[in-house]
Parts: sequence; structure tokens; C-alpha cells
Amino acid sequence: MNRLPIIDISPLYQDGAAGWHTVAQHIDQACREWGFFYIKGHPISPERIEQLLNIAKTFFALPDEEKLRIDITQTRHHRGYGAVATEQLDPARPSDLKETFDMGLHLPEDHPHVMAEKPLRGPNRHPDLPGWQDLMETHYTDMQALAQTLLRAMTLALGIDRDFFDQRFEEPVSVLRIIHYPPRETASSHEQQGAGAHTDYGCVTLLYQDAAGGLQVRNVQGEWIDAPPIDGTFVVNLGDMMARWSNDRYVSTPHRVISPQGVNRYSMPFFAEPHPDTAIECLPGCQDAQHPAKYPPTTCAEFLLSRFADTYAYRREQQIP
Ligand SMILES: O=C(O)CCC(=O)C(=O)O
Ligand SMILES: [Fe+2]
Repeated sequence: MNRLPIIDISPLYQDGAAGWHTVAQHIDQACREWGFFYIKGHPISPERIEQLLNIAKTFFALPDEEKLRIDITQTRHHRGYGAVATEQLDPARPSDLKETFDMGLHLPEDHPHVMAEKPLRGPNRHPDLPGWQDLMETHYTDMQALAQTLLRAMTLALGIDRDFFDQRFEEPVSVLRIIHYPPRETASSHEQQGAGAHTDYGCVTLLYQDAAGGLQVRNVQGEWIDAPPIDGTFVVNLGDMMARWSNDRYVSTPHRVISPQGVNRYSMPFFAEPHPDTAIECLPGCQDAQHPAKYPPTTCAEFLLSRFADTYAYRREQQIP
């Protein structure tokens, strides 16, 4: 158990039920055994990734005061720029050595849900860089579609309605995030954490990582193994909401990022999360007399907000629900 599976998902983009079933089986096995796998054969182009990387480097190289014009801690909607040490993913360790940009589904200030201060709903806050907003909004839409294709394959494996997730991912609270990990200061500070050990909160995460390396995943024996960059792939992993939804048939696996040495690292996770009011309760088919539901029902928003409160001191201090 030292190598994450690599799954070619291109049959999901061709006609043919047989291809769908084969991919669904591979995904199902990877979700049960690892909660982590790579996908190749997806429709996001290398040119898109290169554009994103280039503009991300331009953004993070801006002076702090420029980036802090969209400071994530100054908004209730969890959008914008997070400076180094805003997040502490592992409470037993120092804050993470990384800076971030977060965006979600854009809803304008006068949208009824924003006016009603519904949690996690609001406008995006983009930096003033030529081409940024269009590129990011397009990429957000494309990543949402890719996530839903994977979820549709999972419905086959889980034996639930084909449109089960599609219905629940309308007006989602998915987040596209861009992360810059600055190099660690000394070679000896090997354990310096770019991102402390954690499990993801949501349903499915699709992660692009550049060539620097440093992502590690905990296997079932409790050992940390490398999840090295593989050209043209995304790393896919499940979060706690999917573990609850599937009654732990699918696992949400701890992972971390060791700070790079001598180079900067850039990564772009897309966290696919459903509509905030979605009930997260044991899926049909994931419970029976031998396996009763383990978790009390919750909702997407309730669950995400409780996990945000653990990770972000500023949200606790400002009492952001
Ligand atoms: O940057 C990475 O490779 C992983 C980031 C991560 O695990 C997260 O943001 O949840
Ligand atoms: Fe993560």
C-alpha cells in the first residue's frame, strides 16, 4: 500500500455504459481503500493549467498591501487572500506556512441569499489583474463540472440514482483555492509544515500540484507516503462529509504538505461541496442491519462551518457563523 492508484477517466467522456462501469469500479475501490487517487484523461487542458500557474505567480508576487486589499479575514464570505499563518490545519503544530486565494460561486451583494446573510454565500473578491477574473470564473465552472462527472460515476458504484449528486450540487458552495508555499528556511527544518496533517471537510477535492512535491498521504498502516506530482493528473481525495454520507464506506484520509526546500510550490485544490442546505445523512444502500448509520444527520453548511471554526482563529474571534 505505498502507491496511490492512477485512474484513466477518459471513458466517462465517451459513449458507452461499459466504460462508465469500469471507471466506477476503479473509483469505488480507490475510495474504499485509500480515499485518494490520481485521475488522468480529464478535460482540463495543459494550456489552462499553465495560464493559471503564471497568473498565480504574478498574484502572489504582488506587495502584501496589494494582496491584502482582498483580505479574507475582512469578509464574512470566506473569499479572497489569506496571508501566511491565517490557517492552522493541525492544531498541535504552528500555523501553516502558505498563502492562499479562495473563491466560490459568485452571488452579488443584492442577491436574496446574501442580503439574508446566508452563511458561505456572497460575492467573489478578485485581485485587479488583467485576465484574472475571467480565467478563475471559467476554471471554477469547469472544475465543478469535472467533480460532478466523478460523482456521477460514484452513484453507479454506490447504487443510487444517477442524478442524486447533480440535484444536490445546484448552487454549490464549492471552493477554488490557489496556494503558494514559500520555501522552508533551513534544510534541517524538514518537518516544517506547508499544510499541517488534516482531513478535508467536504465531499471531493480535486488537486492540481506543480512539480515541487511535498504532498504526503497517510496509508492504512499509519505511514506517511509521498503523493508525487504526475504530469497531466489531478489528485482526488474524499473529505469528511463524503465519509459521513457513505457511512465510512469511503474514507477521508489524513494528508499534509511538507514545505518545499529551495523552491516555491504552487497548488490549486478545488473543494466540491453541495448546496448548503443539503442533508448529509447516511446514503441509501450504505446502511443495513449489520452496518447501522454511524453519524447523526447534519447539513452541509452546519458541518462546514463547524470545521472552519476549528481552523481559522479569525472566524472565532470575529464570531463569524
Ligand atoms: O497543496 C496541497 O498539495 C494540498 C493542500 C490541501 O490538502 C488542502 O488545502 O486541503
Ligand atoms: Fe487537504
